[in-house]
Amino acid sequence: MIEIRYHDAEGFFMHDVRPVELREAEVRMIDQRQLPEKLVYVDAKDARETAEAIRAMVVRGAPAIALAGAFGFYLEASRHISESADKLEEVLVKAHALLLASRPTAVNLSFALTRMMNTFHTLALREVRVDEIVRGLRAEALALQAEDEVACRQIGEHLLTLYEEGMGVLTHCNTGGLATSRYGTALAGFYLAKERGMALRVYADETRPYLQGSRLTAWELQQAGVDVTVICDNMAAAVMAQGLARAVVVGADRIAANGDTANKIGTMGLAILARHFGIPFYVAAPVSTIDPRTPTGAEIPIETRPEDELTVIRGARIAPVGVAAYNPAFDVTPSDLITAIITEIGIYRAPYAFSH
Ligand SMILES: CSC[C@@H](O)[C@@H](O)C(=O)COP(=O)(O)O
Repeated sequence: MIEIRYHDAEGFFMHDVRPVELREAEVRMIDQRQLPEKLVYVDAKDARETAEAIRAMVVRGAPAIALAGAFGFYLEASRHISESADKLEEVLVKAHALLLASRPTAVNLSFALTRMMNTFHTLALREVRVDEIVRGLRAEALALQAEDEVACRQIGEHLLTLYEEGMGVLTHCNTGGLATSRYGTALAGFYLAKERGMALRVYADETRPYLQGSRLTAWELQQAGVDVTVICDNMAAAVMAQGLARAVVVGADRIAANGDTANKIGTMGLAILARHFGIPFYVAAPVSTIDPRTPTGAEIPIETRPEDELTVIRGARIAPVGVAAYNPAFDVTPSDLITAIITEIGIYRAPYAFSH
């Protein structure tokens, strides 16, 4: 079942990839592990199944993980609708911990779960009935989704002010509709450019080891008719040296108070290259990715993923059995290498100092 549309009623381009949807009794996720070969869905009916889907990369990308987490939290509540508010609280504290532990680096998950927990406490304090609390949690989860969509579009609007007709832009990992509620963050600018008839050339890093660039970004952009060219990660320097890419734009999983930014492994190398070649390096992310409680990048927890994500590709072993492999999922780009941080509320430039 293909649920992706590219044109609205007037025939204008429209981006409509929806990776996470809340249905009546389950959260339905595009199984991103299967793309681009197959577009199939995975359903999770409670917090445990949702946490497992996040951990296993069925759904990935900071804002999409956050939405799945909020939906899983609500589903857990809905399964305890006939319990007391005290019992529900006990259940939700556990669900919160389980979901939060599924992936540690993206702060958006913590942001969304805090919003859900606060909603529970606000309603419980008012002594409203448990079924009303559960309804309130559903509404809050859907509000998070709607807010993310608006934020992504706004990020796209701001990104457009940084691009020129015909420009080549290099991107890393996947920061598109698949990673958010819609449009994406770093990719939103490309979709809006397409919508407005502005030609941009996108260079998509394949993004080893998990290939989010070649599998997901290339798929999304190609489906949408955006001019996209896949390159290996180790071609980025050549693409910049040849003047093919005149800017780099990436997403973020957590931005510390001083602007240091955790994003997909390989991002820092691109920032260093961009500085060398004198081209701008942009980070695009919603405000919910900024974590003022983390002072610098040194305090950002970096997830280490299983070794076989590095040593096995699509079932084929590409390294000797038993060889050691190191697989950190993210790196931290020092803020002084970041030309600008583009959020839904505007563009920030160095020196960065984010506070509550
Ligand atoms: C809008 S997505 C921003 C980031 O989450 C993205 O750049 C990224 O690093 C995703 O990593 P992933 O491991 O695929 O979840």
